[in-house]
Amino acid sequence: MNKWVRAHTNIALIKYWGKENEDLIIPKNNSLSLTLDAFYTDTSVTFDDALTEDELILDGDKQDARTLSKVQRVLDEVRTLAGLESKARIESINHVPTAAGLASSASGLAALAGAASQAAGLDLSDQELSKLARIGSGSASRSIFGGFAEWIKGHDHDSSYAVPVDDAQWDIGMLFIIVNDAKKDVSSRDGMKRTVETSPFYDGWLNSLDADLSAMKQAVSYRDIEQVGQIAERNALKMHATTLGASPPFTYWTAESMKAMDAVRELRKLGYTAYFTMDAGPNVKIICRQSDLSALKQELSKTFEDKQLIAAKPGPGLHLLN
Ligand SMILES: O=C(O)C[C@@](O)(CF)CCOP(=O)(O)OP(=O)(O)O
Repeated sequence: MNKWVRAHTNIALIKYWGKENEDLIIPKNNSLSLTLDAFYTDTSVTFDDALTEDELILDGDKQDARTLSKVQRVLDEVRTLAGLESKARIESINHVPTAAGLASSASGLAALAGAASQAAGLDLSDQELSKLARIGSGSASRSIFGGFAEWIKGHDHDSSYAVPVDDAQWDIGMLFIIVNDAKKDVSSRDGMKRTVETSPFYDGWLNSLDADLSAMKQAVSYRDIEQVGQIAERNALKMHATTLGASPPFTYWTAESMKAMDAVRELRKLGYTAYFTMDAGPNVKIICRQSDLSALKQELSKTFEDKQLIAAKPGPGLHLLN
């Protein structure tokens, strides 16, 4: 009976936005994230000689080949490491509020790395698990760890993996404002590729990252939530600015996103520590004190529906469920 593995999603405070190597998923820069408790994926894998192809059952529905390509990369690497030929059945359940429209590739590919290696009888270190998750999806490399994690960019497969930075057992939280816009987003993979290849703002973004990252690591070590928030918000704004210069230009921001960003600025005027970050979608994530989560939710419910507001606290790293 193969075991179920749980991995939680993470939100980058210093963004990964561009690859040095598309095939190995080696990034242009180091990134730093916070793993959260609210969103996670449970996955179980069975290698079975009777199967003629790999199959993924996600939330009860069999997935098509396109979704499978990220998964296939991880399974193939596990087969190589374990000397296996057989195909695998993957069962995966995403505990992400359906209305959220939140990409769960980070938790999904991290949970897959844990479940597939376990099913193949491999006993991988956290570093090996992080490398395995990375070839599925870059940000998944960070979900192996709880709390704050830094993805060291490296230069090849063996040198590009995440490391734990801080257990985040202090007064930090995140409040999601889910903006349900129908707009079809450019995937993070496609978005960063187009930006790296065509945006004149990309180099400016990249050149500012070393300073952002060292300032962020210092702020985390001092548990300085104001600094963590300020640095994260500025980093996110710079990242999103690069997309406007791409060819063709694009943005993940919608009118609802802007409304949410304005609401965060209003919270600051009320004296709260509240800063936003955004990823490859319209949702806005507020970095705040965990002790303010309910007060902020109450304040924001004057502008947004309750179901749009999801509170999250720091979450654990990859772990077995049974
Ligand atoms: O999470 C961050 O650092 C920032 C982003 O979320 C901003 F959108 C990018 C995540 O990219 P991912 O989905 O990991 O891409 P892949 O490696 O092409 O699969």
